[in-house]
Amino acid sequence: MSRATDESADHVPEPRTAPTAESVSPGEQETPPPPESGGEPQMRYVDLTGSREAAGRSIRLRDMARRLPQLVRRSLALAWQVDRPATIGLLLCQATAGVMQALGLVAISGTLTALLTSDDVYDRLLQAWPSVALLAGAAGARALLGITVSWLSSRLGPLMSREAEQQLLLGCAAVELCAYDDPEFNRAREAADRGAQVTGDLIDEGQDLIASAASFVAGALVLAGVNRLLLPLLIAASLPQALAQISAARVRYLANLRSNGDLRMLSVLRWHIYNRDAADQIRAGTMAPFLSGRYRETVARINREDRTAADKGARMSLVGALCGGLGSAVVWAAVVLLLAGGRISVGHAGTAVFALQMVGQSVRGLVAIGARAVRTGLYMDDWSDFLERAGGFRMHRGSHRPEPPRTIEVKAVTHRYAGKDRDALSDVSLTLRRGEVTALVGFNGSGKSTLSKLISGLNLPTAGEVLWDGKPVGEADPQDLWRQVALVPQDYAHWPLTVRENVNLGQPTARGDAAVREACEAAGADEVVDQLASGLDTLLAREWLNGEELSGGQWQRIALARAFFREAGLLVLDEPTANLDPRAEYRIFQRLRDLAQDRVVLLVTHRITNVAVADRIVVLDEGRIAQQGTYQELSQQVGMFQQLLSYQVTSDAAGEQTGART
Ligand SMILES: Nc1ncnc2c1ncn2[C@@H]1O[C@H](COP(=O)(O)OP(=O)(O)OP(=O)(O)O)[C@@H](O)[C@H]1O
Repeated sequence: MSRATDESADHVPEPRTAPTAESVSPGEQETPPPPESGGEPQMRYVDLTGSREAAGRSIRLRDMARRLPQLVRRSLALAWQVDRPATIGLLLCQATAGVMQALGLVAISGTLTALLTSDDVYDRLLQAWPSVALLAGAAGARALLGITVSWLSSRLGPLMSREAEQQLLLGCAAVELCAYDDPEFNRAREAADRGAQVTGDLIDEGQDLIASAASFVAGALVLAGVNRLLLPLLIAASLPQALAQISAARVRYLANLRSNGDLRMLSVLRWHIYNRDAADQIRAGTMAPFLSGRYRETVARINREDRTAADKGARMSLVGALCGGLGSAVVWAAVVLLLAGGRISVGHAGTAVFALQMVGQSVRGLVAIGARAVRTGLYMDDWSDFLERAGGFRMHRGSHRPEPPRTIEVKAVTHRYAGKDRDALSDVSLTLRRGEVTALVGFNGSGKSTLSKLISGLNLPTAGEVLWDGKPVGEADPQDLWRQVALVPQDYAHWPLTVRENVNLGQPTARGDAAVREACEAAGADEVVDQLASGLDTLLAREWLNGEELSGGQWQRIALARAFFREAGLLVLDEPTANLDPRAEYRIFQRLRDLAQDRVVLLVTHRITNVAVADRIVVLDEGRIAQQGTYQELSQQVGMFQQLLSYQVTSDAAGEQTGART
């Protein structure tokens, strides 16, 4: 019935999520190792923290014995959650299979006794046939039960993994945005992802454990009935081999742990080599030999670790097998001695042979599957810990339901990102009003995007307050607050969805497509939609059948249409026209005034000449407000705004001159 293999116990699933700059956090980067073979020092990732080390350490006999019953309970509880009838079916099948095993042994004893005790062949067969029938019946029933168990397990396993995955996705959506800047959160999230992947394995492992335990109990009962000495003798004889198996599993697991950084590196390299995003740059930059070379070096390091572990594990298994062989010889000798001394009959001796084999096999099975189940359980701990605490970043905000804001007040706000040694914003105060367009300008890294995220409640400030109509954003229900936010971030998502869903974000209004078309028109995306064969139904994902790809500027128009579609009280546009042609850009800035009539509008831009559209301009410099005022006022004041303006005017003029020459 056991389908688990020892090799698969050493498989450590890799993170499935696309490796991002956030997921490869600085805290997880080792100081560069010494250059290998005289080359450049390589970036290596390490992840030798927390539960994974614990996993390695806890693959020991005592911990296993303590954890196995918990794991079986846990696997059944999860199975119960996703499919009750299948779980009940599994338990019934396992219990019946155990009984069938015991009956089989009793039948063997009966058959042997009948065959060996009478002189007449006909008599022997007559006496033996009920036991033979029982033996055949029990074997047939066990085979059927085995098939049923595999069928039910294969039904439950994927259900459990998908359920775990869904819970994880919901858990991730419920954390504060700042969590993604925290190395520990990213580690916990990846570990939880691995936990979700292996959740389905637990049902197989749980079933294999129950099956081994049932064989053990059935065999032990029969063996104890034959002679009380045999069972303890067999367990003592199996112990060295079991210990060797556990040690070999631990060695392989720890080797895998040591390779974890390299495995993550492989997944990052694979992601970049396989995917379309960087495909043009890999070609134009002739990077293929460099990347595949790094891939090969990383694989070679993993192979070296694997080989060392395999050799060490094999040596341990060999010693274990030798000890096991000796132990078995002692047990067989005991059976022979008992038989020779007349303390057991020939029939009982025959039964003992079968029972000894069964118990020996089940002890080995319990240990091998146990080692794997303990490790699966530790991965699952990562998953359940993450769900419980969401890596320590679960949103705990208030329940206030904000209306579309009339004023948004930023009061003495300071913000510092996790792991940073300086503030991104320091002591910033300003007020935004409905009906006004406020523009944020400043050099790269001056804190514009950070401030816009605080104003829209995506992040909460480290110090100070952001008040929507006098109420701190932290006291609002986040979902209700964000329903009032329409945001075009710098890096907007290219959702692999239809145009319609890309605009309404899966939240259509009663006006249906009319509202989508209106938003597209306002953003200049109507021209894009008109060119698409299936209009709003077009799937914006080239790699999928019938999908279409858009240009950078076309995508930006769709992103703007998203924001215009949303009936929200705050519109935040972070570099909304970076990819637009001058005509499209002009149209957007023309529309801003209309949009501001019934909402608060915040515009972040480097197009200084365009901010004349704003009622007020806030100039940020190294996280502080350097200047505030109208375009008229600031362009006449000596200061940073004039500086920014002069660069823009100079570069525009230079552009024009270059154009004139060509
Ligand atoms: N998620 C983050 N984690 C850590 N630091 C961050 C994060 N986002 C921004 N920073 C830092 O905060 C500072 C302000 O960044 P911000 O993105 O707000 O600047 P910006 O003015 O919008 O820049 P740009 O004009 O380049 O878009 C920078 O020093 C940046 O490195």
